[in-house]
Amino acid sequence: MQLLLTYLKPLRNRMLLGFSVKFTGTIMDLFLPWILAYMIDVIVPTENINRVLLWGGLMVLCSIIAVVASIKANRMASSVARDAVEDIRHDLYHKISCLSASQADYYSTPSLISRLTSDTYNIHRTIGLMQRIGVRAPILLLGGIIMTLTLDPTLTLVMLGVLPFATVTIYFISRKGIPLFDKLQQEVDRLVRTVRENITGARVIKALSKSDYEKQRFEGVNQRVVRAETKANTTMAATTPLMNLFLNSGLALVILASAYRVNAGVTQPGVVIAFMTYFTIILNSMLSITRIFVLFSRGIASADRIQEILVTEPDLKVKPIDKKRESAHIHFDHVYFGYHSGKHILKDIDFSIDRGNTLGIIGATGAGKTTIIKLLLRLYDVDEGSIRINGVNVNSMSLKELHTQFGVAFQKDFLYADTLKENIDFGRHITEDDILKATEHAQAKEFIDSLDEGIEHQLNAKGTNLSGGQKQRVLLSRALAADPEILILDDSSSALDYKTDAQLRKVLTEEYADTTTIMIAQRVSSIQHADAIMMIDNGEMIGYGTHDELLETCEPYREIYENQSGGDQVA
Ligand SMILES: Nc1ncnc2c1ncn2[C@@H]1O[C@H](COP(=O)(O)OP(=O)(O)OP(=O)(O)O)[C@@H](O)[C@H]1O
Repeated sequence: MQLLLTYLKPLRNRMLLGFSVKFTGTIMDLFLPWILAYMIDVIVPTENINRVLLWGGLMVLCSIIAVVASIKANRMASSVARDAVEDIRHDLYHKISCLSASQADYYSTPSLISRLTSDTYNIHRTIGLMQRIGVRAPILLLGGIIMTLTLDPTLTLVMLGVLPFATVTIYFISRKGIPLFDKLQQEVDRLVRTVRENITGARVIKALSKSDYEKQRFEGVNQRVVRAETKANTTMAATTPLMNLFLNSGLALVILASAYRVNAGVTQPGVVIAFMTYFTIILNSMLSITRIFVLFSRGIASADRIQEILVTEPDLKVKPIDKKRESAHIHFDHVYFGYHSGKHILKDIDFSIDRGNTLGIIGATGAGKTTIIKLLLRLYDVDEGSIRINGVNVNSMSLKELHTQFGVAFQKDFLYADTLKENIDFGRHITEDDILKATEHAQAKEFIDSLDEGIEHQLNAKGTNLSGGQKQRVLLSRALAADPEILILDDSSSALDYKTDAQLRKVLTEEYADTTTIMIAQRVSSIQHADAIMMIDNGEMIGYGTHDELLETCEPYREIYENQSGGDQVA
């Protein structure tokens, strides 16, 4: 609720103007039955054609004002909803992009996406409808009762006798119905999540012949949506017939009472006709108010979910400057870290790399290799120990200052639907010459030259129109393009053949002699020439040294080397 108020405050003048226009249109609508009654009972019996035309003209005028005002007010309501939600979306996106990796893990990616899409959509609908029906329905309800009172208070009492039944019915059905719609929304969320997983994993699902299994899984989720929908709609389906029952009973009572009163000469036929119209207006406005409650409760739930993100304080604050005199370029000083408190993924990681040197990291899957890189980039804060670059603790640098030092190619980095050039430049305004140089160094030149548009070749989202090896070369080009001080290659040569891998290593040694490189690899051949190699197992350093030193001192390293060089040709 607080969120809606905050974002609607700057638009209050436009909203007030819209309310006034809507108010005028609604009042005109309310006057129409009253004028009709007056014409039937007073004007027509005088048989004065001029007066009939005058009052008829007045009715037409009121109708035109009502229609024009309603259209204008609806447009204004839509523009207010559009502008408020544009601001909400803007701020939410900005906030999400500032969340730390652990905060993003906590909320989960699908949840953040649905807050940015379906929740903002719900709010758009709520703000729009509240301005349209939210203004109109209460005016019609109260105004309708007042107008009937001016026409015939006795008949109004008969009509009001039916309203409590309608109110109680709407209250109980809504109380049961609203939670059912909330449940339905949750099931729809689950359906969206499943579809998202299936589409993302379409290739592997097909490759593993899991299509039937996934179809069944989808069918299960789909059935849950159908059941939730049936339950919610069956409950709410009673509303309209019951309201019609009350409407018709009320009308029957009003007609019965009217018959006596018309015969007794205390009321007129025109008044009875107007009454019936007002009665319908009043009951319909009650139904609209119920709809508002349902929508409003959904809108508020969505607003709360968005507010939760907007008030989240970024947890990676820049700490006071912490600098030591150190000769090492990068220094991990007895680092401990866990994604969840209490369970350390990394234990006592302690090493230094001098400027221009290369560190190779090798270890079993899930050993914690990528986590070391994430900590160096300060995507997460360490639990114990410190990480220093040129002696400065990474937690005392701004993230921008820290990240501009890096060129990074992650294992599953993403490519987006744009040209190769834009994917390599990545918004850093790198000159075309430097981009072409990077593609040459990353061994990507040959395949890019073979494309008709060359560097302007358009990629599909996630680079699906490239092979695994081509993708890796583009990502490597991106990492090298800005001539970084620190180069991170996380399993970036696994899809390269041995020859290309060897050429890449040669280029890195010759052209990037001042760049400090950390290279994670599965193949010993990719890192065996590094200045130092770290063997990591279950979050612990079990070996550290040159290739030759590790062959002597680290049994698991020697085993990997022997296994790999036994089957493969080592470059
Ligand atoms: N965001 C995360 N939240 C919770 N646990 C995580 C997260 N990322 C990684 N882990 C866990 O941390 C451990 C180390 O993961 P990491 O990605 O560092 O391994 P790795 O050695 O790089 O593995 P691989 O060679 O398969 O890429 C794994 O057990 C993994 O499940």
